[in-house]
Order: sequence, then structure tokens, then C-alpha cells
Amino acid sequence: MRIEAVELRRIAMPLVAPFRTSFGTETARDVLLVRVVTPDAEGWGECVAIADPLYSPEYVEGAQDVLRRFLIPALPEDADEYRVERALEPFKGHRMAKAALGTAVLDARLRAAGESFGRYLGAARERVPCGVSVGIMDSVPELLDAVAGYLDEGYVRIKLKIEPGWDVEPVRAVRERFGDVPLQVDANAAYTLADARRLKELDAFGLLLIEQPLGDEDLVQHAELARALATPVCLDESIESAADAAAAIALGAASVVNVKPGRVGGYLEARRIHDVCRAHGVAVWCGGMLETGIGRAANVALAALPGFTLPGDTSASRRYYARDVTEPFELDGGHLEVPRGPGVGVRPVPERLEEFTTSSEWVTL
Ligand SMILES: O=C(O)CCC(=O)N[C@@H](C(=O)O)c1ccccc1
Repeated sequence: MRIEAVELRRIAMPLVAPFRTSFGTETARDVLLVRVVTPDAEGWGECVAIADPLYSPEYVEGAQDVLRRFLIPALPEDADEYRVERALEPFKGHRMAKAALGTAVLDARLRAAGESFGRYLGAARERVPCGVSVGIMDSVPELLDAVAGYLDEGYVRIKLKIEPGWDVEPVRAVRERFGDVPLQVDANAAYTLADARRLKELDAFGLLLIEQPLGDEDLVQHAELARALATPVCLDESIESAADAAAAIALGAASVVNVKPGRVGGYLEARRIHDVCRAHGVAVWCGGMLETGIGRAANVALAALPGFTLPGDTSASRRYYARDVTEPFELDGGHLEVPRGPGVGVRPVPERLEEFTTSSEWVTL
């Protein structure tokens, strides 16, 4: 497939409410969308890098730069998702930038072939159960109101962001108010092994998992913590490839993995992680990076693979955006439908794309 041009488009998407994690608070997303133009179809990919290098070393301005100067010029004459993956291998890191470009190429090829993302990836379901991620709040009553609202909307699993000083108390309050609702926590690497005793107090609440309690590099430390906890340890930031997943499993550092295609370089590697974990009986679920409908569509397709046995952070568009750049994903009985159309199955709505656009640059090949 010949790629004629690539558009790097930035859109500003205000969030319906501030989203606070242990590493900062998001009030709006500065999103980089990648559009690949070929003679037969256009493909879209969403870069999940946030504005600042606080979740990972990548950030949106850097992703756009590495795409413009290195990744797009390296695209092969006759491109498909595997050839693009190989062509980008020499460039170290920048997995989120690579994922956006590779996904746009795959989307274009699948649209031209009339094949959906779900069918291509190996989806086993037509709809996926949806969890929701709840940020750190100013007070427990405010948290309980937010959780009540999400449960009313039908979410089947609650994930609470935690950090030192906001952990046992909010978890206990949610348990006391909502009983045995499926519940997990995400620390975004906010703790150290010195906090093991505090984290062990969370064992009292029957959590599904505790996500990324320790540092991104701390596989050995996570293995030591996992031996001390009854709650399963799940890794997110630490897992950037199938090799990382295999190492984490071999070390006993994770018994659950959060798969985020953007973090791991794209949907091919995301599927490899799924396959490695499934071969070891390790559950995976699909994480989120506040994606717009473009990334959300592809994530929902991935979340339908057989090894995705836990509800993911594949929430409805309205969880984050009053107006999405695509037609909104709406929760139906706590589930989202896997898009059936060719490619990712959705497109930006032109007038909304224009409304949200802050910049556009074209790189011709
Ligand atoms: O539902 C979503 O898309 C967000 C899920 C979520 O909590 N994402 C977290 C995370 O650490 O996984 C995040 C938020 C903002 C930026 C990066 C990551």
C-alpha cells in the first residue's frame, strides 16, 4: 500500500471534569491524531501521549516531532502494519508515536480491504463489559457521589486512583457504601516497598487487583510486594512489550496486566502481550489514556479478544468528553459494542474535527 501523505493534527478536547492521578491533574487533552492517506483509503491513529512526560517519558509535542523528523520519513514504499513495525524498529522508544502511525496504516489497509479491526485482531465477542476509572477527589463524600453516578450509568467495575494519603480510607468508604461491587485501585507508581504494610491493609477489601503500586522499572520489587500481598498485582507502566510481560510473569511481578496499545507501540504488540499472558494463565484487561472515539474504537475491538477477561477502562465517551470528535460511544447495559465497520469503524465527524483542531501539518512522502 502506497502512502501518499500523513497529516499530524492536534485537537484540544476539554474534559467534563478534572481527572486527578498520583502524577497530576488533567483538565483537557491536547491530542495528536495521525491521518494516513493512501490511494484506496484514509486511516486514523490516536497518539495517547499526554502534554507532559509525567505518565511516561513521551509527551505530545515530542511525539509530533519524532513522527515528523524520523518515523514518517522511514515509512516503506509499500507499507503494511508489519513492514511499518519493522521500519520503525531502529528508532528507540517513542512507542506512543509509533503506535499512532502504525495504527493509522493498519486502519487504512483494513478500510480498503473492508475488514474490521475486531475481526482482524481476533475478537471473540461483539460487546465488551466496561469499567470506569475514578480520579483522586478532594473528599470521600465527593468520591462516593461520583462512584454512585457511575454505577447508576451501568459500569460493571470501579477503579480508584490512589496515592499515599488517599488509599485505605476511600477504598473502605466505597466498600461500606456499595458492598462487593467489583473494585480495583491504581497507584501509578506512587509507592515504594517501604509502604508494603500500608498496601497490605488493602487486602481487607477483596480488591480485584492493585495496579502499578511501585516504579515503572521495579519488576523485582513488585515481585517482592506480590509475595507479601493477597491482592493480585497488576502492571501498567512497567509493561512496554511482550518481552516485558514475559519477564514480569517469570519474576512473579504481575498476575494481571493492563494492556494499553499506545504504551506498547501498537495493536500488534498489544496482541502479542495478550498471547503471552494467555499462555501463562495471566488475565489482561484494556487500559485507557482518555482516548477520543478514534482510539476508543480500536481499544474496544482489542478488549473483545478472548484473554481480556477483566473489564477494562473502556468507558463511554461522556466519561471524559461532552462532545467526542467521533460519534460518541454510549454504554449499553454496562457494555460497549465492538465497531463492525471496516478499519476501526469510526471516523472523526468533519465539523467536530474542525471545531477542536488547534493545528494541522502535512508530511508528504
Ligand atoms: O478511562 C480512561 O481512558 C483513563 C483510564 C486511566 O485511569 N488512565 C490513567 C492511567 O494511569 O491508566 C491515565 C490518566 C491520564 C493520563 C495517563 C494515564
